[in-house]
Amino acid sequence: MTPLLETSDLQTFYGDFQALFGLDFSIAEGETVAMIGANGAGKSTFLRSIAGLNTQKKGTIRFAGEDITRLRADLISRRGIALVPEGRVMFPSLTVEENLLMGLGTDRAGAWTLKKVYELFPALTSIRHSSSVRISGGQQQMVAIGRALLTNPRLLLCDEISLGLAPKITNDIYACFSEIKASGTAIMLVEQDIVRACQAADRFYCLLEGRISLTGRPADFGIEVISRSYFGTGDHHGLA
Ligand SMILES: Nc1ncnc2c1ncn2[C@@H]1O[C@H](COP(=O)(O)OP(=O)(O)OP(=O)(O)O)[C@@H](O)[C@H]1O
Repeated sequence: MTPLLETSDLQTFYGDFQALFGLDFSIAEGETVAMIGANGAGKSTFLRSIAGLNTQKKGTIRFAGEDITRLRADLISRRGIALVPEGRVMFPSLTVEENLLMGLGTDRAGAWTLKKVYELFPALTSIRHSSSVRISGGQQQMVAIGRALLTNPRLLLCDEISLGLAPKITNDIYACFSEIKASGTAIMLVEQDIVRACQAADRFYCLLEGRISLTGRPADFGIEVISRSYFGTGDHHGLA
């Protein structure tokens, strides 16, 4: 199957500092893939590189057959890649609904409408006119996901959804991924929480100091082997 997104030998830099070293990654249409790794492993850098926000890079990024390595971030968004950034990032002077409507900036048609987002996250309905900074962290995360969905992405990039949220709230938010997946959207989950990521994903990549240390299907390895790879204390299996 042709991948929806594929990176070949992706290297990303911050000035002289190299953060990513030759990453080969792929995700198919409708697939859910997790990128797990400890603090500083390079997960956010990887997402930002795909979204066109990190421009100091080498290698190739292809999306739906097109080389998007050098494409501007706004054009990448128009192609159908949406980023839910780490820390949620609200427009503080806007209400919940106005924040959601910012997602309508692209003119991509698709299944996701404001009504559908409220159906996915009913908790947002009663606070739609509230200030987006007066709501809980979990509600802000729902707004951030909903805003990204309103661009009708083919690929949704989620950066550490669970960060700073109580487990119960995180469970509620993770529950939405089956519905998003059912809509046909491919999902890439960046996570520090190995168990949660492996439960949600069809496949995973483990990132260690800017390199892929393990990849495959969670069930083929088990949490113990994946954890060793995550912390850099195990053999490197499953690499292409
Ligand atoms: N703007 C920047 N300038 C210089 N170095 C950076 C910058 N952003 C990230 N880095 C470095 O790049 C490496 C990867 O960082 P990145 O934020 O991608 O990791 P991460 O896996 O997402 O970590 P976290 O879970 O803490 O967000 C780290 O060594 C980090 O210090």
